Amino acid sequence: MEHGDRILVLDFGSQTTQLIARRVRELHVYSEIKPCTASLEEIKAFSPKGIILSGGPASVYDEDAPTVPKEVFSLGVPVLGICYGMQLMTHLLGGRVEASNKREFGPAELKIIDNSDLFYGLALDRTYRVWMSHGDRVEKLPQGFGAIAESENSPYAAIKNSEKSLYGVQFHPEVAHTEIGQEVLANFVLRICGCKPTWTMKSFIEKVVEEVRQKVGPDEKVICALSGGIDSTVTAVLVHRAIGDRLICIFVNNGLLRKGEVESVLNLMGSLGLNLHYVDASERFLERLKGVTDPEKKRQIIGHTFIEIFEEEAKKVGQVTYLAQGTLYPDVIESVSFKGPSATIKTHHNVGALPERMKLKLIEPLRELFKDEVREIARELGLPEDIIYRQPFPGPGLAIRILGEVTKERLEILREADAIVLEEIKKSGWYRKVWQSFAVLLPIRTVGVMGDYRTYEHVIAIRCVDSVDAMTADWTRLPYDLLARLSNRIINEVRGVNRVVYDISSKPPATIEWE
Ligand SMILES: Nc1ncnc2c1ncn2[C@@H]1O[C@H](COP(=O)(O)OP(=O)(O)OP(=O)(O)O)[C@@H](O)[C@H]1O
Ligand SMILES: O=c1[nH]c(=O)c2[nH+]cn([C@@H]3O[C@H](COP(=O)(O)O)[C@@H](O)[C@H]3O)c2[nH]1
Ligand SMILES: NC(=O)CC[C@H](N)C(=O)O
Ligand SMILES: [Mg+2]
Repeated sequence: MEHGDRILVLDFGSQTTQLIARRVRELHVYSEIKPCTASLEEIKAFSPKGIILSGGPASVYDEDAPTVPKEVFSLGVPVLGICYGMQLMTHLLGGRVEASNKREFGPAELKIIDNSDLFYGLALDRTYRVWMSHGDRVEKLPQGFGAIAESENSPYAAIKNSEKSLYGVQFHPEVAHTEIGQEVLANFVLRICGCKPTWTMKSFIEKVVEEVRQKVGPDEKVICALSGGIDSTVTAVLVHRAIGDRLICIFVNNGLLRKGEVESVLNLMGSLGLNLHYVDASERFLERLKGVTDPEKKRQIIGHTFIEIFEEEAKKVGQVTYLAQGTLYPDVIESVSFKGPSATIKTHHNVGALPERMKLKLIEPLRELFKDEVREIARELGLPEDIIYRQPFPGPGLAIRILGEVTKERLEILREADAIVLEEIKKSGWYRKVWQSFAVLLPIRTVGVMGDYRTYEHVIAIRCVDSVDAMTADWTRLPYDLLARLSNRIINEVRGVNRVVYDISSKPPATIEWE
């Protein structure tokens, strides 16, 4: 299928690589990230109209500093190096990069010297605030290069070789703190690379549907694990558009869902016309979780049981070749980065373990996207608001919000408390403003006094956070009145709870979930 103009981002492990691709897509030009270890063939096969080299933690003069084939600079497509990317371009093309004692972290004032292309439309008689994060700097330019901007500590804050269309910026145009960031990227992508801004969510949907149609043979079936969350639902709807009822969705009741969730998911999915298999495996999950208190153990048990069920269901379906998954970009960041996976903080229950054992091929149409982009697709697909604005809910469900052993009694307490939190958060208009809002049941009891009696009962913690991608988060400053109402209702209405606390930890150092 014909694809529009696209930009390739090569990743050197920067914290903000993901944002580069995203900002380019905001310019309506499709963009993907590949690790810097991608081969020249792979790079060419992508047929980019421009290449962006990301920043990264290494120094180009380090022994095994990540690099790219030098041919990248002579493919005849413009290249923009950002921070490490610019340093690497300098280094590979014969310039010099050194550790500097004038390091720049945070804001810096950029003075533009040449506004003919990369800085087109920007003024020469003032400075712009840009965001820097570097300890090395370019000391000598490669041949054919000139400076096009400077900052106090970087005489070569931006450079170019216009003959070869090679550009470098020491600052980070992709971050929001760089006031001219989007202008610089637009100049590179639209003006210098000449990309036509034709990419939209609508064209993305068409492309995915077409690709799935081509990929899946006329007699082949696809299964999709469907949670009712936005990621798997959008995936299912896209695949369903392509192959209709040859897509079989499997929704598992693991006994760890929220109050009324089974009914509401079945209703919603029914309205979408999906071919849905509902599996009630709650007893099996709860049986296996008996006596288990270790968070990682819980996750493993749940993950394995999910796999087992999908295997059983796939067998029933018969000839299945593909598994469709709602993997998003933040889910793959670790494996995309050239450095390989980082430390395991917690094992997100992972249906990704499925294909290896079941020998299924994967369909992951959303793997380059962020949650808010997926919400835009959902809107474009005309999905109900209940799905579009649904807060994320983890696969292991309430099990990782019950600290200590998961029992039916404790599930019941948490379900009731959680339902009150959701109801009040929705009523007060906060549901869509926050990333997640939920209740956690703590493994302790505290003393209270209710109607002159001593009580010794459970504690509920309320967790409510703001985030854009769940990588970092801050606790939401909910109004005191709302917190008061939550506390009051939970203590009065949920049997067995006599105390409510509000979690005021950010991520990092805490995480969003408690286990
Ligand atoms: N109860 C379930 N039944 C079937 N599949 C599930 C269930 N819970 C989770 N999954 C699978 O695990 C994947 C990961 O769950 P995750 O919660 O990250 O994504 P999601 O539910 O699609 O979206 P959201 O992040 O909005 O909740 C889901 O996309 C789905 O494929
Ligand atoms: O599908 C999932 N399976 C999991 O095992 C899992 N653990 C955490 N989460 C969700 O991921 C985001 C980040 O959570 P943490 O800050 O607790 O790691 C938050 O949005 C969490 O709700 C999960 N989602
Ligand atoms: N953010 C970056 O790309 C940093 C590049 C390099 N490590 C430096 O310190 O200058
Ligand atoms: Mg979910």
